[in-house]
Amino acid sequence: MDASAENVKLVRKTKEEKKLLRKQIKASHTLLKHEGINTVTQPTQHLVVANGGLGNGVCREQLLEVLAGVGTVIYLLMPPNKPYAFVTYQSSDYSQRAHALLNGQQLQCQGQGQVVTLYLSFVERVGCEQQESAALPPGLLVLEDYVSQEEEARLLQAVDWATHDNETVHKALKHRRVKHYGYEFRYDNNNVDKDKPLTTGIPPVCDPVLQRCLKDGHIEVLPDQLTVNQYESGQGIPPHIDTHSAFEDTILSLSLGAKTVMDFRHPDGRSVAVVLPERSLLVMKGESRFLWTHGITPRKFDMVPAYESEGPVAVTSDPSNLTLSRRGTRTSFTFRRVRRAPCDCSYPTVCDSQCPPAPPVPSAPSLPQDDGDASRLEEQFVHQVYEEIASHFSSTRHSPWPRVRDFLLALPAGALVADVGCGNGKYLGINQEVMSVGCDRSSSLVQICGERGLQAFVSDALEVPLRGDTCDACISIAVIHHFSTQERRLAAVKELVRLLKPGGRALIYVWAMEQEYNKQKSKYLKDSKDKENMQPATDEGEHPVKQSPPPNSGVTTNASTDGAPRLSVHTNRTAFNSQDLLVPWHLKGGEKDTCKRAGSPSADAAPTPAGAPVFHRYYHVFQKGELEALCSLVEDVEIRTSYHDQGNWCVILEKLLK
Ligand SMILES: O=C(O)CCC(=O)C(=O)O
Ligand SMILES: [Fe+2]
Ligand SMILES: [Zn+2]
Repeated sequence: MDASAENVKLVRKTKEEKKLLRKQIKASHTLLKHEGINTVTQPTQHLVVANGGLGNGVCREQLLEVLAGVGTVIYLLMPPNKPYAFVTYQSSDYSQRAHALLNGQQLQCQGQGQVVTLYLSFVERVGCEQQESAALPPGLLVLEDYVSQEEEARLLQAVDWATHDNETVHKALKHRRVKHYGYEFRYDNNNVDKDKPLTTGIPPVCDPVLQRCLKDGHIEVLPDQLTVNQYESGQGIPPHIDTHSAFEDTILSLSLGAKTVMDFRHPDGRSVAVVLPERSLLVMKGESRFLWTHGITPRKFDMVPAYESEGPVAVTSDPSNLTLSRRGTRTSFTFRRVRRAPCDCSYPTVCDSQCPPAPPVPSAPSLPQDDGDASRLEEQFVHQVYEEIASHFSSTRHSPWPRVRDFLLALPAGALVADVGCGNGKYLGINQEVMSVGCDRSSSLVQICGERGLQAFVSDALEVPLRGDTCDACISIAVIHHFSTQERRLAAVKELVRLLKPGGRALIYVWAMEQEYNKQKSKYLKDSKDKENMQPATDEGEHPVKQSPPPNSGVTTNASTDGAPRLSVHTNRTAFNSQDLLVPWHLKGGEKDTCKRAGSPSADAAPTPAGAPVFHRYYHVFQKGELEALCSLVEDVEIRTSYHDQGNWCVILEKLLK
């Protein structure tokens, strides 16, 4: 090799090293900014592994294998849902070796299938904020090994999936197979026909376990209804409260075939994930049965304790004991007793006996099954609605959000800014020193911008007719939550990033599932007298509507004519109990009756009992961490900061220099 070739090689290597170093420094800045984790240059025994967290879909076993390959690991901490892990090596020789060899190493995540790049930095100590230990919801019990393996096999064998009914229900529920005994649970009205018992009662093979429940005092009378649900890996059940008026207090559920994680959520936003081991019995009584929703998130991996622990099984935040576990096929046997008299529980806000349910919502859509469905749903339940409500909507949207304003004001003079989904243009004139251009899907809103002398054009956020790599900044305020599939939400983020110049920044706001955060209720939840509702895209600017949380539902979705679960209609100013929903927009006036909810789910503006037309907009409200996880799937971009602002999740992305 001649001298010049050697030189080229040297230069190239240095370049790569420099790039790696730059990325590693960026990763440690991000850790400091987001998580308050201080990295140090002086070698220690401890390393923080950016991108090697459970939140990136990395499994404990997988990461451990890589880390242990270079030296003896004493401790591996994987904080829940975080994009990093901490490792302590037996000596700093090992940790230095890991630092030298593993920085920039790629890992194919088992959890989400994507590839992550690990960046390691030294830290003085390991640790993370321990969340309060997750107590189970009051009234909830998980009893391990409640049935033997032989009993489990007998129970599973007794379900004859081949014959009879439920083809429609099966197809419709899509997320799982169901079979009912004793009484059919109807997903269209979330209730049972109490006068029409099925010819097949609870199979006798269940007798021994039910007798055991009686003897152990979990129930006082035998159940008369059984629902068998079968979930393949990746399937789930939406969060719901079993209809109070349909069933008595105690609900029993056996987990057979595989374990799962069930999520419980209190209306105030607290949530607890509970592991239901194979052959365990779940007992829901009292508060946990009446007030908390329960549901199973459709996914293929769950975050679970890595090592057997004593007793149940709330997925706590013990980061030395968390990993991902692949789901198998789980069959649950849920036993309930049909109620003969109205429910008189002490949770009237969620009790359909004490607070009558919403009127039927015949034209509510189902969650989309494919991209065509999704764009039709958005056309009817987003685009058409904004066209119709544009003028009223605009009259409720005048105050800029302080942190959005700050973002815009911090831009240098002459910067080019695109506001994708600009609505009535309230952010277009904030910074007079920059060149702002807006676009929106609604021509009525774009027209309003024009009338105000603002630059805007009609465009879909998935395909903005601007050249890529041109904008110094983009904003997307309360837009991406209107896309009805993960693929489309991802495409919307990618489109923003495409517009940015390298080094340019995008600010994204989406509505949060968590309307109560750090013990503070969002403005949306508070009964605000403000002229403008602070949530950027929500309802009731001038007509605050105070309503009780929605009456319970067997499943928070109703069923459409083909049986597919319908999206539920949200009750304004209450906590969300589902991520995909329709949010009513009252064109004029508001409802006073604390038990009444909005009537029509579609854009055809049926009047409410109070006479005001109601439109329904589709929303996907984001859970904590979801926006960051979405953005982490986009290439060439880094999350600069993320935060919760008045019931919204927010990120600032920066496009990387090439
Ligand atoms: O699968 C389970 O354990 C719960 C099923 C359930 O919640 C229901 O059918 O209402
Ligand atoms: Fe249930
Ligand atoms: Zn009740």
